[in-house]
Amino acid sequence: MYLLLTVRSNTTMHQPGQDDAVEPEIRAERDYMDTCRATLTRMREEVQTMLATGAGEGDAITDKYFNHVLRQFQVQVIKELSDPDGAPLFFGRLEYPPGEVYDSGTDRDRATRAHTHTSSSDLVYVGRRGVRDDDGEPMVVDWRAPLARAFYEASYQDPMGVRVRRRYGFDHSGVLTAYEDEPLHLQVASASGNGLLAAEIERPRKGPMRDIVATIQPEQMVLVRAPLERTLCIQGAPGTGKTAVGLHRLAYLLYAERERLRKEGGVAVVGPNRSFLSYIHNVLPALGEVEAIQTTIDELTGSGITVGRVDAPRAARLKGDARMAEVIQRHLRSRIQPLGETLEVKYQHRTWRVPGEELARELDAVVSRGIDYNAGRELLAERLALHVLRQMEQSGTSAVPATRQQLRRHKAVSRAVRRMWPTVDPTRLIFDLLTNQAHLAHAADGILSPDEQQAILVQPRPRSVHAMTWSSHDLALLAEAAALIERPAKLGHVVVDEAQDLSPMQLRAIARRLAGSCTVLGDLAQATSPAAVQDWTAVLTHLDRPDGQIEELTRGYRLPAEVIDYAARLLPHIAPEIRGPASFRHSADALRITQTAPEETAKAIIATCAGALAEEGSVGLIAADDDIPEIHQALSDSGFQHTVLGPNGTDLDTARLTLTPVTLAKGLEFDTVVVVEPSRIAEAEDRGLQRLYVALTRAVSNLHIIHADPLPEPLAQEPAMSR
Ligand SMILES: Nc1ncnc2c1ncn2[C@@H]1O[C@H](COP(=O)(O)OP(=O)(O)OP(=O)(O)O)[C@@H](O)[C@H]1O
Repeated sequence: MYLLLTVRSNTTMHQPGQDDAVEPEIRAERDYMDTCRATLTRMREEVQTMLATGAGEGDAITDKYFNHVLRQFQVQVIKELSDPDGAPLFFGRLEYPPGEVYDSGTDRDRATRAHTHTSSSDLVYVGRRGVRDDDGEPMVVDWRAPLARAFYEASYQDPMGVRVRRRYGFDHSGVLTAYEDEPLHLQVASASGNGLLAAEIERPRKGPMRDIVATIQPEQMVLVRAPLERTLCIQGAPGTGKTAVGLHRLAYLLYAERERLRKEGGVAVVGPNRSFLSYIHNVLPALGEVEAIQTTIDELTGSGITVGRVDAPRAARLKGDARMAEVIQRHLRSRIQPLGETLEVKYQHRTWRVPGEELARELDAVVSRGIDYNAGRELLAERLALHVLRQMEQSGTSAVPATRQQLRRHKAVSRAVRRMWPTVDPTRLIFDLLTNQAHLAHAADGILSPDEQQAILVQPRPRSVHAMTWSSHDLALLAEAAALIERPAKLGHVVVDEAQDLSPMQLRAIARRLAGSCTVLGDLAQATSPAAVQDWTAVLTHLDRPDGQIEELTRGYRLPAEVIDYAARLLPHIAPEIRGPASFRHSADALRITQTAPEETAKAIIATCAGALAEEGSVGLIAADDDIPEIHQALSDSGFQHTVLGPNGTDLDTARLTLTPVTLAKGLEFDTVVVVEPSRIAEAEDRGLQRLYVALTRAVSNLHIIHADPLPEPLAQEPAMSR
């Protein structure tokens, strides 16, 4: 027996006077946790005091910049030293032979650091933050530090010098109640920490997603620690930890390359919608990282415009097609026109002339430079001014009457530039392209067929740009136009989640923002957008990162095997080349299917939700979007407190029961999931079976299906070969 699992899960033990029941080892570890927490608080308070009093700042005027940098640094340190809300300060420990990690030091040193430097071992505690004692010696090592590496990577085959790896278990309020030891030096294989991993995964959910630092698995850690230069594209079945890995990779990169990422414009996470971002928003702050921008793809492309319309599948496919980039480029170019007359610049009683052919030559020269539209405009003004200036210089007058700057601003030059190279607003440009048949035909000639042009033309034409309702794919066109006009700001690294749904045009919008690498996460079997690329190599090409590395995660952490097997019946119909994840958990009662009479459906939903709410954990009720109002009414009539998920994000902390329109279910998870009428989900859209696959793969513990209509065929049939 090589695993020692000691569980004391009674939270009342933490109360004063009742500690006697706690095993001495657990008590000692709790005491050490308290000491570390007190030290962290002291460290933070010291920096807060320095910041408040200006200690360390210089008085001289020349110290201004230094003081500013110092204050910024202090603010950053305070953030890093914040106490992760309710989360334990450490979650693991490595035990090495004495002297292996720390200098042997004096007897006094050993006495003051008695907990980590004992005569029989050196102990390294691993946690969410680094904590150091007054002498700068580590009390807890940040999970991203080199010293913490062995916690994730040491194995029986390669113990990396570690004698024993310890993992801790905690109760709901974060009190240390258990530990599990793996004696790696004995070189005997064992279940390697699966007890606490399973307990962590099955720990009932409440509110948003949590971090997984305590239990990141080796196949995930390799991806988390991939160097910044590497673009990763991670394909993985539902629940294999893609989102978790992407967010932890970002936290790791910020730790390892903070300054570089800051210089390159910061980092961002791009998700499919606000509900998803509400779900993941806590993970990075819990890891001490508050600098990442978290944005939806529509926010990234739409610069403040909200989506009010869903494109028909064909229009979505065409608008998402990379050919649209050329159409937009041509449409923008059509705004550039020769003046067709002579430019006359009157200056101090003389007139200087630039003939139409000369102007056309200048225009061609600027166009051929292929620079951003606005930069081209500036350059044209510059060249026209220079042209006039040369004439002045060659005219033989003793003093040239004007400078180039003055000529650039001259009324006649400005007017000519305005006519030849007018200012363009990207929103109006795309509005015009999508609503003016003649202009679309001109820009798309030879690129889109007349039939394709017809499919994207917005009819009837809205009265004005303000009356236009925009679709998500329109916003990607806006982003393309905006970037042609003026180069957008860059980002050092971007994590793109649920990337299987992005169109080529949306991927181009992300590519333009990338200064360096990115992390692309997704599952081709969950691609529901008609404009989705459906091939990771092509996704990387559109992202302009063709050398990105495609990786696959295959071990599923969310779903019990019984649920995976059931959902995987859809795979031959939606993504034959993809396998479901291999779950490491079984739960015989995880799947329940209830058939009702149509008039009994509401009653069945209420009864199922009541049963689920009687247990611990979150409950997600997922149905076709059109059915949500009716179910909402039924829940309200029965007095159920619940949250209805909306497109603009919802506070997932408020109610345990979340009524979820199926189009917003992607990326989410609940302890119990109730899916209502699978066939209505499957029939609601072209890729309805993919949507259903998403719905069926959200459950951590139980999946209940309620249906009156017949189940979609693949679900109704037993699979040819069950796994
Ligand atoms: N190493 C781990 N330790 C503990 N929990 C884990 C681990 N890996 C993943 N999980 C948990 O498994 C669940 C699924 O993870 P995640 O949402 O990242 O999966 P995903 O691959 O993005 O799924 P989907 O494709 O459905 O969006 C989450 O609750 C996550 O915290």
